[in-house]
Amino acid sequence: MFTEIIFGLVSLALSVVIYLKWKFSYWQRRKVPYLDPAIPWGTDENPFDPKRTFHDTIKDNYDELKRKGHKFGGLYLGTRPALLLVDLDVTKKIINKDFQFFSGHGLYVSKNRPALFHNLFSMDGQEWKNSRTQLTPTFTSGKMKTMFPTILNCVSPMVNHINGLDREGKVLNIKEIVACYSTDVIGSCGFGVECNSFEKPDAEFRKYGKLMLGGAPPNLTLKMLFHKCLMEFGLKKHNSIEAMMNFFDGTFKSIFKYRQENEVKRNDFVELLMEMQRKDPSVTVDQMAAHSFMIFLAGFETSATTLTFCLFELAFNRDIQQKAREDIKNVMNKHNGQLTYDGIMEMKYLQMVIDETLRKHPPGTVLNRLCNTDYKIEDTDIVIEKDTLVLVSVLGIHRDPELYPNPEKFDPERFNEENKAGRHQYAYVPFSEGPRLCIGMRFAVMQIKIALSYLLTNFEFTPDPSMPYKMTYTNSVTLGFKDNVLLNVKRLSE
Ligand code: HEM
Repeated sequence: MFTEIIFGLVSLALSVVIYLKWKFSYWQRRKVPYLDPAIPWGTDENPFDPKRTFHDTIKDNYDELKRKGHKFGGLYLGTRPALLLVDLDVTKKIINKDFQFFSGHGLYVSKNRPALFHNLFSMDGQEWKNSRTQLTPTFTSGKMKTMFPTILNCVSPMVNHINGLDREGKVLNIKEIVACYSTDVIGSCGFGVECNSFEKPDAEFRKYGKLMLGGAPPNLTLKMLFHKCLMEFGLKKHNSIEAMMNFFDGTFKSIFKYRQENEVKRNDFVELLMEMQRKDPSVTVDQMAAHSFMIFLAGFETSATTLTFCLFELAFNRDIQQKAREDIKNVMNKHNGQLTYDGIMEMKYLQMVIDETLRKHPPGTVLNRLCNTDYKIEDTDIVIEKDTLVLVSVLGIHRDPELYPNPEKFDPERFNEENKAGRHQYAYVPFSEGPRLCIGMRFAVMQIKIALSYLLTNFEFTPDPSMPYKMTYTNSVTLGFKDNVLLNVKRLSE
């Protein structure tokens, strides 16, 4: 009996090893260049003891494939094969020209999940196309312009708050301050709610924003997103996510009802979504609530971290900070001392500063696509099989020394017209490219420029001596610094 148990266990262990070896030979069998996997995590880090963040791992994978001269290469996220693209022409083809074969993000959403999960980001195929077509007119520059005054109303509380801290001689935790601003903006523009995050830091919008900023590690998240059973299991364990969904669903629906009954109009996304429904009555309130939740999900953290990274870099690069301040002042002088929508569009140097921030610290470090039909890569014999995950390392591209010499240096001049013209279009993809390009790009840039215009004309920022220039990133879904960003602030005279 004992011998039989031992024999059974050994056979089981052997079968597992043989199975894993077979699984991990996928790319070799397909004659695709690959990075060596380790059993059982593949090319991924051990999720229980990660030595690097997910962002850095994929960037290092990009660097290694490029060093070896490959245009793409096979990885294993756990046991799941994924193809990482390196060559920018191949990337362009997959993200844009041959988009019809790679239209989905490859996210799994169970039909039993709340309607809020079924949003633009998770949709694929015709469903995505219909929603994207419906939503696109909501994000035009004309529509963004109508929201400009709504965002302006969110800036004064931030400036007043910093003024108060300056008087008390306190060091600013800029991450927290811009997160409050970003919450106020997304609450006001996405849901028509005045959040007053500086006065009420424990209000629900801020609470869920914090949940997002400290989000689940990407290893877990990616596995939850791409593996059906883990998605089902993972979400059951995340009651706070369900609670967040219920909160946003309820908030949107009560505002929608109030506005309909009282014929209230306001310059925000709720009004734009209602306008969309008036044009196309087949749009349901559930769909509108899902779109509005997606605006929070996709827009809150990305904008807050970009502002944090930007102020961090400007504090360490005072000459660039001063040049950006002058650009803002010059444009405002041309517009009678006022900050206007047309004015912020004219701030060319500020735009270069934001571009360089998003190059060095892109909030979305990896783009993901699911191949929906067997696809032959041009000029090769290699076929990407249906259901294969395809990845683009935005961080890898943006820190590639061949594309950006001395990539750790913060240098907005990389984005002057001449330098931009000399680079491949896909060498800069913080908002992605092609049909799935970030729909909120204009809104994000407007919100960031408004905040920087007020902050830089009112204050001068310097790094607190306790804070190093080389910061580590956190292992959350979007890129963010692990530690607080501590800045000293000096009020500038009028
Ligand atoms: C600095 C801020 C932001 C950055 C860096 C950013 C970046 C991105 C990236 C990389 C994607 C993925 C595109 C792809 O898969 O090809 C994306 C998608 C998306 N973003 Fe943004 N984003 C930002 C702000 C916003 C804001 C403010 C909103 C909403 C108001 C927004 C809404 C969306 C939506 C809805 C999608 C999904 C689009 C689709 O699948 O069709 N984003 N964003």
